[in-house]
Amino acid sequence: MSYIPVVDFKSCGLFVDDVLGKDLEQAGHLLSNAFSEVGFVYITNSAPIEEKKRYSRLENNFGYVGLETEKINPARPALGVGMELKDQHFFEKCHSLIHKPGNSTTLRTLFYPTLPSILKPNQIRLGEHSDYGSITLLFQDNVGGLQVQNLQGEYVNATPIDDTVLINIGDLFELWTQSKLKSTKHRVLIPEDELRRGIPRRSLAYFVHPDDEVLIDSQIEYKHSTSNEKSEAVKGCTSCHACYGWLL
Ligand SMILES: O=C(O)CCC(=O)C(=O)O
Ligand SMILES: [Fe+2]
Repeated sequence: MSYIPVVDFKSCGLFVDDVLGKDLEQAGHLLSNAFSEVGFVYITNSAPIEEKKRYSRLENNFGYVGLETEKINPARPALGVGMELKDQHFFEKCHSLIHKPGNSTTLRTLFYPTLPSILKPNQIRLGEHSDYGSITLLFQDNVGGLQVQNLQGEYVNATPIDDTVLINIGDLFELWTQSKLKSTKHRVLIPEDELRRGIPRRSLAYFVHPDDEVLIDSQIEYKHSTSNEKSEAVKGCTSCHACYGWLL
C-alpha cells in the first residue's frame, strides 16, 4: 500500500450537484487526516472525463487537453468540513480571486530533460524543498522519481498512479493552521534504470495561493476550538515573496 493515502472523490467531485453531507464529511476527514499526517494525498475521481470534455480547448487556446487542471480548485469545502471549521467555506473565501488580479496562483510546467550517460556526483533532478503557498496540485507522468519525506525523515517514493492528482500542503498553509496540516519536504531523483534515464520527465504543478490581501493570522475558527493560539500575522502575498526567495 502507498505511504501517501489515496482518497476517492467520486461522491463529492466537482461536478456532483447534490453532494450528501455524510459523503463530504467522510472525504473531508480522510483529506484532513492525510494532510495532517503525511502532507500529501492522491485524489482520484475528482472529475469524470465527460465533464472534462465539456471544457475542451476552443479557438482561444484555453481548455481541457487531456489533463484538466484549472477546473480543480479548493472550491469544494471538503477540507473545511474535514477540519471542522466553524465556517466550512472559509478556505474558499480566502482564495476567491484565483486567476484574477490580487492572487498569485500559478500553473508551472516542468520539463526534466533526458540525462547524459555520465552524471555529476550526487546529481538529482529537483532538490529537497517544500512548497510555499496553500496547496499544490501535481500531475506527473509515469517516469517516476518524486519522493516525499515521511515522519522519520526518510524519503519514500510518490509513485505515479494513473488518473489521480497528487495534492500537497505548502508552507503558508502549515503556518496558517498552526501546523495542523504539514508542509512536507519532497524532491525528484534520477531513475535508477538506464531506460528511464533516456526519456524526459514532465510534470505540471498548480501552485494555489490565498488572495494577496488575506491576513494569515488567527482567522481560522474551529467548531471545537479550545485555544486562542495565533499564527504569525502575514499577508497572503508573502507566499509569493517566499517563492522569489526560493527561486533565487
Ligand atoms: O516535478 C515534480 O514531480 C515535483 C515538482 C515540485 O515539487 C515543484 O515544482 O515544487
Ligand atoms: Fe514542490
